[in-house]
Amino acid sequence: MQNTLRITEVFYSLQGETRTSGLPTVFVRLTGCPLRCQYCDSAYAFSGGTQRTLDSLLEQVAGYRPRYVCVTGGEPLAQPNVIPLLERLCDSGYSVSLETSGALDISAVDTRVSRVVDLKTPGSNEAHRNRYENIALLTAHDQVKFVICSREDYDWAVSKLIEYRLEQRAGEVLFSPSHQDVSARDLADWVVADNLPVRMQLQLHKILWNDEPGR
Ligand SMILES: C[S@@+](CC[C@H](N)C(=O)[O-])C[C@H]1O[C@@H](n2cnc3c(N)ncnc32)[C@H](O)[C@@H]1O
Ligand SMILES: Nc1nc2[nH]cc(C(=O)O)c2c(=O)[nH]1
Ligand code: SF4
Ligand SMILES: [Mg+2]
Repeated sequence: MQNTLRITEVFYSLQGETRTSGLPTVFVRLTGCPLRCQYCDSAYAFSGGTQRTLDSLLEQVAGYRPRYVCVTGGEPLAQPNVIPLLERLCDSGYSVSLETSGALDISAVDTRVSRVVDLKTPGSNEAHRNRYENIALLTAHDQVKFVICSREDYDWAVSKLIEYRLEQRAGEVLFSPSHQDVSARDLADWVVADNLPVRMQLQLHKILWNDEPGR
């Protein structure tokens, strides 16, 4: 179908993650994902959803008069029409971010978009899907995220940080605890002990709203 996307939800909340954490943001959640991370908090977006035209989505987003728009999922890059959606959101003057698993090619994404590329850790059970070619495409406008499930995942993330000099390629390197798998306090202690050039982040929306849908 031309110029449509399968959408799970559009909602307005506080950005709970990344560099813009705490800023009022409109979220567009695309349906469907080829991965199955064991910790996924958005499994309700794997199926269902509604086929929407880009025009109707842009009109709904505009109704919130946002400064920030976050396109997430599911895996947004699994639907080719996300590329023109991102372009049109940027043309509308919003500050746009894209959350992606990093399993698919990010090269067609508008460079005005801040791409938040999650490098999947072994604890996700999907690390074999990482597309390492994406790393060379990152700029200071982009962000890399590790969702960490254990001390082993932490050590793995540190090894990738060093191997790819990620703090020199991306504007932010984010270390986030997998909500149910590792203590945030332990992760904080490890980052401080190693004096890493990364930003530890918690999912603000889970602290505030306990993972209610649409927040
Ligand atoms: C739901 S995913 C959607 C975008 C894309 N599929 C991805 O994985 O980046 C958005 C972000 O939430 C993170 N996430 C999902 N479940 C989580 C959990 N239980 N704890 C912490 N972060 C989680 C993902 O790792 C990803 O960085
Ligand atoms: N408030 C809020 N912030 C978010 N940042 C990224 C989210 C996501 O599910 O990708 C998310 C989400 O679901 N809610
Ligand atoms: S890639 Fe993202 S949406 Fe897909 S299963 Fe993993 S965390 Fe969930
Ligand atoms: Mg979420």
